[in-house]
Amino acid sequence: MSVTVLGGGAFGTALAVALGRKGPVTLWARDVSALAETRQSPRLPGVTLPDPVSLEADLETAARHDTLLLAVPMQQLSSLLDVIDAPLTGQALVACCKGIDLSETVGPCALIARHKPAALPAILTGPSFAADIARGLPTALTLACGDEATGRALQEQLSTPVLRLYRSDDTAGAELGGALKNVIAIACGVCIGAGLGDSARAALMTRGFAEMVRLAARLGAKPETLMGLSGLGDLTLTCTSDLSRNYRFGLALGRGEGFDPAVTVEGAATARAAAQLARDLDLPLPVCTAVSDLTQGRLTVRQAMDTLLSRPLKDE
Ligand SMILES: NC(=O)C1=CN([C@@H]2O[C@H](COP(=O)(O)OP(=O)(O)OC[C@H]3O[C@@H](n4cnc5c(N)ncnc54)[C@H](O)[C@@H]3O)[C@@H](O)[C@H]2O)C=CC1
Ligand SMILES: O=C(CO)COP(=O)(O)O
Repeated sequence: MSVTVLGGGAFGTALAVALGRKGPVTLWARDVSALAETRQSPRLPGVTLPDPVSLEADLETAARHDTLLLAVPMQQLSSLLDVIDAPLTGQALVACCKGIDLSETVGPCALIARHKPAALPAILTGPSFAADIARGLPTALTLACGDEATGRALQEQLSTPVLRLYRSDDTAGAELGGALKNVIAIACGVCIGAGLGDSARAALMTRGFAEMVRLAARLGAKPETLMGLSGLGDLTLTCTSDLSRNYRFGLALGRGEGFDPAVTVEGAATARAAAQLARDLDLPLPVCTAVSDLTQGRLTVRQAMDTLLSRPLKDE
């Protein structure tokens, strides 16, 4: 089975580096000529692609491999799928992005199923910074696929001695965990940036996690999936580390500082999608809704805090 990574940003490059340590892998990127010159991605400075990583400039050629890892930001996934002419029949399309598509209000696996119905959708997600994976530090992720045989084959193909994949058949749970933790990480960044303290952050993580489980269960996911790497695991990492772009974006918001708009911050769009789902499903998601309002400038940090604290008291 052969594998191609589509997307030469931080995560795509890191995955190519990790898989390239075990065997041949192809990497396609829009700006492949820049990558070919330096064998480094500007999104992951200091990391050089090993020799077994072949760069491919032609998307249709790159997309002929058995397994395609889709490592572009969530809001770009549908356009990437649409520019590939081939139907990708029977090929495994592994989403490596975290979010909910804003225009279709679905996660990556459902988006793949809609745009490439003859392919086999899967998702690779969980607590992992691209820089850690690229350095070969030990990492554990969830590989979720609705097709059992494909899921088992992908687990073998994409695991390495230091990248350990746990298999699941709950694609909805895995993708919602990865998507929603980014929203809660923004909230936690705001909390710390605004000087509201570690206790408030713990409250946001816990109540945010309750929202993640609530929404995932309503959308047909297994609640126990959210207890795993793709949910609680990634929530813990992203809400507590300065290496997270979502957390740093929140920190800047909380401090009233600007943030580089070129940096990928998946949680902002996901917060808007989650707030939309909260309205559509009549489901209380107060933290996600507050992050949606904050990031769109509809609430100040003070107002967001007051909104959350003035909700009626309730049972845990
Ligand atoms: N960076 C990290 O530590 C991790 C990132 N992820 C996820 O990986 C996904 C990608 O993020 P990063 O690689 O970190 O972002 P990035 O900002 O480093 O890179 C994004 C790349 O996608 C490319 N791109 C954008 N639109 C495209 C399109 N339509 N067609 C082809 N290429 C396109 C850009 O040129 C850029 O190279 C996100 O959903 C993120 O949540 C997941 C785990 C870890
Ligand atoms: O998803 C990640 C870690 O698992 C990366 O987080 P950020 O996108 O916030 O940097």
